[in-house]
Amino acid sequence: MVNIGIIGVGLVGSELISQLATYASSVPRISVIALTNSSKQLLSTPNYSPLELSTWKQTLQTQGNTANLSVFIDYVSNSPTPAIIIDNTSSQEIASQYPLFLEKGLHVVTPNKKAFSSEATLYKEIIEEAKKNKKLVFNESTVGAGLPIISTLKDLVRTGDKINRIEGIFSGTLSYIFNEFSKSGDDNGQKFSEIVTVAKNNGYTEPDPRDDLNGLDVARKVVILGRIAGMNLSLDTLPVENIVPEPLPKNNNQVLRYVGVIDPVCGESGVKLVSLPLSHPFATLKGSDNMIAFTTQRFPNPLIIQGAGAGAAVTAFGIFSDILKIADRFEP
Ligand SMILES: NC(=O)C1=CN([C@@H]2O[C@H](COP(=O)(O)OP(=O)(O)OC[C@H]3O[C@@H](n4cnc5c(N)ncnc54)[C@H](OP(=O)(O)O)[C@@H]3O)[C@@H](O)[C@H]2O)C=CC1
Ligand SMILES: N[C@@H](CC=O)C(=O)O
Ligand code: NA
Repeated sequence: MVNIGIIGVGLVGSELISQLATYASSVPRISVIALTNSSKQLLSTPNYSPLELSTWKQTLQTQGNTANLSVFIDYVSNSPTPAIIIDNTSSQEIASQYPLFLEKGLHVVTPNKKAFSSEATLYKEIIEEAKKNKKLVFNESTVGAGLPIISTLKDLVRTGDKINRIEGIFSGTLSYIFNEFSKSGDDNGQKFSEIVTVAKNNGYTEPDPRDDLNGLDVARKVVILGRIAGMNLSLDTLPVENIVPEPLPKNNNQVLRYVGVIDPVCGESGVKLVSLPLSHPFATLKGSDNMIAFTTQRFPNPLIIQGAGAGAAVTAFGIFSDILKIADRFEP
């Protein structure tokens, strides 16, 4: 049995709980024993019994105590069976505590990009603490939501492939916006602000959508992948182009796409707005789809992964599958 403590029960966290509740019978070895948002927390009683997931919202509201992260972490880390902290926030403060969580014997699963894309010292500390304490950290949903981007890259690197270039459409929000904007022709169609509102309502955007629109979210994903590929990328120095250049390039046979590039060979990593012919694979994307192409020594014709790269259901799927990867290690 693996016990789980969930920090963050917003859009993604609620969907994760709903998936865990729906598929609980097929994963009987996973128990949610604690959950918290920024104001209230719920620890199971009697100690380490499973929380009833079908009514968690009302229970948190009516029986939850004032949130206290150190009490929460102490409860989960004293679990008699292996325990995982799931960080479903976008908080830098929570991300900065992963080394402590690992030191306390917890495994970590998260869609929060902050720990893996901010200071290199935090990133290194997380890797070191995980190794030292023999604990696991999985963050598949930080890039391409549930699409198997991080696991694929780690497998390529661990098996000795040489990464020549990773190029992709990494933002579900911007993919949706560019698709809808070019569809409506932008003159008579929906306003930009209306399209952004739909992207937010569909659950594609960051808690603060400005992080999608200013390129920071894509830049974080480029840094995350670059570091896995062995590069020393940093948000402070990564070139990130504005999504709205002056003047906006217009050409009927071309579309605009916001492309992230990780380039260990020439060192030209960054985030760029490019105008592409309609025949280009990135130009064919629909909805909030991402497309990531890995060009390596073994895959001179790129290995390509495509599919929905944002939204609560696909993000929670990535978190759920990371949880199962840890739970599988403790199968009798
Ligand atoms: N939407 C998507 O498609 C994808 C999202 N992600 C990532 O998933 C994460 C969650 O996003 P989303 O669900 O939209 O965010 P929400 O804003 O909907 O939810 C965030 C949750 O975290 C809680 N929270 C925030 N700070 C703290 C804190 N210090 N202590 C305890 N709880 C806290 C919030 O509590 P309260 O409500 O009380 O403030 C809320 O419950 C983000 O990191 C995002 O980048 C990753 C891939 C795809
Ligand atoms: N806001 C992000 C969500 C996934 O990381 C996006 O639009 O891609
Ligand atoms: Na992913």
